[in-house]
Amino acid sequence: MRAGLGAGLGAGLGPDAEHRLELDRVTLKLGGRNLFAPLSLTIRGGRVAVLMGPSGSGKSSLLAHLCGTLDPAFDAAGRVVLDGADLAGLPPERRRVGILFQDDLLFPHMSVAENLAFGLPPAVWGRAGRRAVVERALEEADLAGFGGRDPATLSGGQRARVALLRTLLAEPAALLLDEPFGKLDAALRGRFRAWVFDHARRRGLPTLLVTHDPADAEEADGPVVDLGAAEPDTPTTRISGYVVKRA
Ligand SMILES: Nc1ncnc2c1ncn2[C@@H]1O[C@H](COP(=O)(O)OP(=O)(O)OP(=O)(O)O)[C@@H](O)[C@H]1O
Repeated sequence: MRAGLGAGLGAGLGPDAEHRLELDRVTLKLGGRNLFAPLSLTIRGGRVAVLMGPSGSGKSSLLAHLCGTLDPAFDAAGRVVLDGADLAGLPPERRRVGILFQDDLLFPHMSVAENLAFGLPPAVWGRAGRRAVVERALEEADLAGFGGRDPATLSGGQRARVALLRTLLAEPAALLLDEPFGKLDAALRGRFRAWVFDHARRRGLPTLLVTHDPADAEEADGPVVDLGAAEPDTPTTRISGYVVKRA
C-alpha cells in the first residue's frame, strides 16, 4: 500500500494547516464519581497521542465525549478545544472530529465506493466530482477497482483501510482511533498502524489512539496517558505522574 493519501485526494482534501486539540482538566463522572483524574493534554497536529488504561477506566467514553456523542448518564466537566474553539455544546456533525472504531462499521447494504462517498462533505460537488475523489482515494490505498465490491467480500485489512479513508474524506480536524488495529493479525497490524500514523502526520491531524498494545505506544510520537495511573479523585494540582510519556 502506498504511503500518501492526503496529497492525492484533491477537491479540497489535501493536507490541512496544522491543527491542535487541547483537553483542559477534563473529567467524566458516572453516578457522582470520577472515572479518572482530571486530564489535561495538548495534541499537536500530526502527532499521535495514546490513551491506555484498564478496562472500564473510561477510554471509549472519553472519545465519545470528544465526538459529542457521550451518553447523558455521564457528567462531563473541563474544556475540549479544537483549533482554538471550545467544542462545548457543538453537535457531533459540527465538531470536525473523525473517529475510527475496531469494528469498522461500514454500511453492509452499500458498495465500498458508496461507503466512501457517504463520508464526503457536501462541498464536493456533482456525481462525477464525487466519484473522482472516491476513485483517487481507492488508488491511494491500493484498492483501485474495489469500488463496486460489497464490504463483506473484503479482507480485514482492506476493510480497515476503507473505514479510515471514509473517516478522512469527511475532512476532520482531529482523529480519534478506538482500538482500530485490534482485530488485525500481527503483520498487518504494524503496516496498518504505520499507514494510519502517516496519514495523521501528512494531514497535520492531532490524533488520539485508544489501545491496550504497548507496541502502539512505542510507535506513537505524542504523549502517552494511562487513565489508570492516578486515583480518580486526585486533585487537579497533583496530576504530574499521569501522563506517562511526554512527546
Ligand atoms: N452508556 C453508558 N451508560 C452508563 N454507563 C456506561 C455507559 N457506557 C459506558 N459506561 C460505563 O462507563 C465506564 C467506562 O466505560 P468505557 O467503555 O469508557 O471504558 P474503557 O476504558 O473504554 O473500557 P474497555 O478497555 O473495556 O473498552 C464503565 O464502567 C462502563 O460500564
